[in-house]
Amino acid sequence: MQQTSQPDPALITRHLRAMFGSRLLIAAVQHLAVFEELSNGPLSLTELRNRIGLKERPANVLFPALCAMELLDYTETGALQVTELGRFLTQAQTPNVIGYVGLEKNDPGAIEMAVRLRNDGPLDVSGGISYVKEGEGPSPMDDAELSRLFTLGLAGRAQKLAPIVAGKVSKSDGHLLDVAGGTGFYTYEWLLVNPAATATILDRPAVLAVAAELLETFAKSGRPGTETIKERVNFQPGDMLTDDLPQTDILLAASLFHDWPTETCQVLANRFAAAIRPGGELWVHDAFLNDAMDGPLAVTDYSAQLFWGTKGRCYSRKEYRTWFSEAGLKPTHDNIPTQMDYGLIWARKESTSYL
Ligand SMILES: C[S@@+](CC[C@H](N)C(=O)[O-])C[C@H]1O[C@@H](n2cnc3c(N)ncnc32)[C@H](O)[C@@H]1O
Repeated sequence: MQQTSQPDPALITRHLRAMFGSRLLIAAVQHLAVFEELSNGPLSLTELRNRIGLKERPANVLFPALCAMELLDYTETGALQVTELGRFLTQAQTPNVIGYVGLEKNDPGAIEMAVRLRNDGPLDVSGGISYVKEGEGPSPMDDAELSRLFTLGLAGRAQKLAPIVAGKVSKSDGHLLDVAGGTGFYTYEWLLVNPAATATILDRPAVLAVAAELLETFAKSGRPGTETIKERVNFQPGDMLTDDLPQTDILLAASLFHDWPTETCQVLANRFAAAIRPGGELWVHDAFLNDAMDGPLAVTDYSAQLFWGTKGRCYSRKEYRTWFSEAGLKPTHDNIPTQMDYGLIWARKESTSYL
């Protein structure tokens, strides 16, 4: 199936995710007074965070977004300042568009975004958070109906991206561990182009029930090679944060890290590094912020969407590569674009490593 000649659905998902960027803008102007705080001159990130009362995660969602909108930028010393364009959002400038933005001030999404920015997440988390299972608390991913809804919601995205990813991840006759594999499409497509390889998909049991149904359909699709996939896939229900992970040659983390806070990302990177055999590889498929934390806009919008619905945000390649190095892996410099504003980066576990 040649999918790379089809249009990139980024042109759709950018409009979808822009809604969350708009909420950030309205919240910043009308509820958090970001531009007024900066109207007397640049402030260090820490000072600005303290004045507005933002923790690390919301700050690293909001400020990169306002930079991507060209309303803020960084001084040479790394402080944040209002740009010429951003001055239209300060009272000191006449005319300004504060009142015009203010017409949307009472939009429920913007109000709730301000609440979540101040609180580093929603106030009520009693039902758990979408896409994450952590500890003993409830998780939608362990609820039969919700996990089906969320997993099938991601199915089209995975189906579109998986053949592209499969063509770019290393070829191997060994084993692929697809952690938090969801629908499993990334594994099925990778096995198609690696006919001697085997794979494990690790996820929550309710998610894997949906993945198994999708594999049935995939195996019957009539595409050459699909008939051997079922016998080469192992579904492993578990908790990637606490359970032993099977040893593997290639570990794929697709849309995984972005659901989790920074500290958990380091824990996950350490666990993944330990599961990879010497000479093996860790591949991440995700959407990446610029290393300068100032865009791109499509990803800062996506980061706002993830901030809204998960425990994570988008991270820069630099942040990922720091976790990889900390975990004893050797990050490569490859930046491999796929579609929908995602891309691949990867790191190697050296043969001599004794992790
Ligand atoms: C955003 S989805 C990504 C799914 C798939 N990799 C993709 O790109 O389509 C995140 C997945 O992480 C799984 N997950 C969350 N917490 C987990 C945990 N503690 N252990 C294993 N899987 C977990 C969820 O069930 C969900 O399928």
